[in-house]
Amino acid sequence: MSALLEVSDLEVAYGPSQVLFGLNFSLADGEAATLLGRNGMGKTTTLRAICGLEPVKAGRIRFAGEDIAGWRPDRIGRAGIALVPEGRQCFPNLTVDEHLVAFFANRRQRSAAWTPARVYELFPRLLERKKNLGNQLSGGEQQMLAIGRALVTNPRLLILDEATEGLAPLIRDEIWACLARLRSEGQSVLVIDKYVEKLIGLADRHTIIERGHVVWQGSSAQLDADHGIWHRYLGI
Ligand SMILES: Nc1ncnc2c1ncn2[C@@H]1O[C@H](COP(=O)(O)OP(=O)(O)OP(=O)(O)O)[C@@H](O)[C@H]1O
Repeated sequence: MSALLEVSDLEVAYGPSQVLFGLNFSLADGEAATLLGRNGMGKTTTLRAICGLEPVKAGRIRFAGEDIAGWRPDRIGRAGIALVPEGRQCFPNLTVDEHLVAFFANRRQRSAAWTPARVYELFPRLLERKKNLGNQLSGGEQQMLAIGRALVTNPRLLILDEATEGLAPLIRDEIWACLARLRSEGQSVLVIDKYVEKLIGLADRHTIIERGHVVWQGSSAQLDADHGIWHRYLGI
């Protein structure tokens, strides 16, 4: 499998405060990968830099053969990266259906493209809430909408930042089931989440970040076999 995303020597700073110090990791086409680490270690910053939401101080981000560091977020979106952001960020004054219709695009002419109708089939609760505004949805429904909104852009890479955060266990399971299905359909995914056991079942490869440095990389089998790593780097 060829690399779909390749992050090399990535450095990002907020003003004088540098938070990423030369990160290296990659993700193959069709692969599911995670970024792990304790709070404040630089995971969200990494995702935001990939999506063009934070400027890159140094290093390279290659996506589908192009250097995308420095591109604007909308261009990166059109190139095929979709972010499900921390906190969902649904529009309070758009209905569920308006979100999905507004974001729908099938730029790569996929035969089995994600359409609003397919999102409603994936998340029947959203169909029930079709006419509700973003601010009239529960946290779980907002999360489903944030995922649906990303899917209808038909991304080559779907990125999820803490998609199960703050959700009730049953809703969380629904999100995990959705990710497992996407995975089985060959969708490339990059995920940040706290539930390491779930991520081991879902993803192929993991990168652990500590204070802006990669401190461990390996497969699900390797991570599963060494709980010392969980303890040392994740505080579990
Ligand atoms: N907009 C910002 N301005 C200044 N510092 C920031 C900003 N956003 C994040 N930081 C700092 O950058 C560091 C990395 O934060 P980041 O959100 O990337 O970590 P994280 O690993 O995703 O943690 P969390 O799980 O808490 O989101 C932290 O020290 C944080 O305080």
